[in-house]
Amino acid sequence: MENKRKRPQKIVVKVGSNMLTNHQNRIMDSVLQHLVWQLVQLYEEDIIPILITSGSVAAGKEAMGRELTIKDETIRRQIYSSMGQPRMMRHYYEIFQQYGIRCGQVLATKRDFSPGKHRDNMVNCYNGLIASGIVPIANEDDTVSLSMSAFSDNDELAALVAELLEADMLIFLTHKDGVYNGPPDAEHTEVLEEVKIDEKTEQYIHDKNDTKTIGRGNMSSKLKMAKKAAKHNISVHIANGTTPNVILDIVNGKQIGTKVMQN
Ligand SMILES: Nc1ncnc2c1ncn2[C@@H]1O[C@H](COP(=O)(O)OP(=O)(O)O)[C@@H](O)[C@H]1O
Ligand SMILES: N[C@@H](CCC(=O)OP(=O)(O)O)C(=O)O
Repeated sequence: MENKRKRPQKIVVKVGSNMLTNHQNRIMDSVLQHLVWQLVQLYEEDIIPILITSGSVAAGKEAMGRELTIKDETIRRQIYSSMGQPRMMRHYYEIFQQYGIRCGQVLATKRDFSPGKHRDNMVNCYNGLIASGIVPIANEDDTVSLSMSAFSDNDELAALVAELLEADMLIFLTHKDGVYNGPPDAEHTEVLEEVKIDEKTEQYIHDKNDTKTIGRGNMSSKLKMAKKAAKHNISVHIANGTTPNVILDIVNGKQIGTKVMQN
């Protein structure tokens, strides 16, 4: 049965800040190492991986510690992401380099996805990188995005990139095992294997009680964007990015996490 599945050709993988950081909000190199190793396995099998990564604000906070005296929250985020983005890229660049594979950075604001020349320009950039064998690594350009040009979060960016590039698969990796049918840490709640795009999922989501808020998105936005992408015939999955081999297992058709699908 599994052998008859068409293997995806182009996969967008989105990783959230919470799976990249530990309880002290420090970026975990071991998580990045395993993530990149899996992307390299795909690459070696002629599957094109595109990585959407959060973590710049967390990496900037890690570097600045308590030193930052500026009080304005928006400017603080700009400073953190400005410092943290190159730190994240240095990690990724060095890990990909260990395998002799090149990666390149694509920072975007929502304006880059507006129909017309902005969108065409973005498509050209991704296609140029892919044609040159360079793995695209994207994040929002948090240093310059304003409310009207900002994505709701990187879950939205990931869905837009998957649609833009007509990806076959979109995998949201987070620090929970998938979408639970109640508060994820409560007793007796379980991961839903499937969620249909017309299913009312608000009942399951308990974002308000969540105390770990290093990122910007949450499960509501992840599900909203997952459903949006699934409508475009993209195979969409939400799973735990710290589970060993999670990306490869999903690609190989193993039941893991939550699959978001058309009705
Ligand atoms: N029903 C649910 N199933 C899974 N996660 C849920 C649910 N309700 C709320 N959540 C919360 O959604 C969050 C999803 O992670 P999120 O903050 O989006 O992380 P990131 O975008 O950094 O991966 C988790 O912290 C989890 O506690
Ligand atoms: N662009 C920001 C992350 C924004 C965001 O959506 O965060 P997350 O919910 O962790 O995916 C950063 O790099 O820190």
